[in-house]
Amino acid sequence: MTLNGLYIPLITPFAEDGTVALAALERLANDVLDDGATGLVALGTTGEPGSLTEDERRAVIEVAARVSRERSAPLVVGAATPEALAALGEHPEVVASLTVVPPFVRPGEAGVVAHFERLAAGSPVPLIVYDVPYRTGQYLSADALRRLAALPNVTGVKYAGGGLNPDTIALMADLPPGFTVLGGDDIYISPLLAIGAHGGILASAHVATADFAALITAWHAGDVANARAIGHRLAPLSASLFAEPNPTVTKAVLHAKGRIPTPDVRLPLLPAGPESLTAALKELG
Ligand SMILES: O=C(O)C1=N[C@H](C(=O)O)C[C@H](O)C1
Repeated sequence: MTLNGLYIPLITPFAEDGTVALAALERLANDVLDDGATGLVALGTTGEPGSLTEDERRAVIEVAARVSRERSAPLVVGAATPEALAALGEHPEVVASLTVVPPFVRPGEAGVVAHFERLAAGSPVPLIVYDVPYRTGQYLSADALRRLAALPNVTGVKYAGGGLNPDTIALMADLPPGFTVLGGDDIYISPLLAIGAHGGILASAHVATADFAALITAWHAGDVANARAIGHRLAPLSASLFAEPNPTVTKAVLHAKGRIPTPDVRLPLLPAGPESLTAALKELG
């Protein structure tokens, strides 16, 4: 299975009373698919999964699964424990899990591979390794990513290494067959696509969805001049949306555009400041 294209890691909108605004979530999911997204991601970092109750997480997955079913769009769900992975078997719309490298523990690359081997063996869906060292504290070399790619039931990586480095180049130069690379560092998505990524899981693409979809299409079609131009235009937008912790600015923009009922985030996140909102709206044009 190769997951090409643009995946939107859905924010979790909150209502004035602090509850999850499920109707707004459903609208947003449909809107991004209307605007050219390939598929949806529920409970990515952007969805603030650690700040939701178990019931809320279940409700979010149900909304995303319903929209995916109705729109025949692939759904990826954040899940990092055997129990959370097992529950995904209830939803035929789920094509893969987004499974983060164990954070904070820093088990070393061999520990990460053993961890994924165990999770993948018991999972009803294939795993996408969520490689985000600046959040987890655990770096993965190209060699470690190749060992992960060789595991049964591991289908790809959401690559968010904080930029492109020699390991990125080495991995992309010799990708294991059938292993999907989805960019997860919004600012670097264009160069990653240029060297062969299959697509992206991009919080920035809640806004300017059609432009991010066009960026991926242009790189895949080999339309270099167009792809470069779109990429250079979108990078400052992404930078402005990540000027404060994700997804605070994106939520502020979506609220300012009337797409979600509040810009609220839950602690430990604090709402984005007005300057960040103004700057992002300016980039959006
Ligand atoms: O939720 C996600 O998936 C994403 N999270 C990243 C992060 O917050 O570090 C950013 C990326 O756009 C998608």
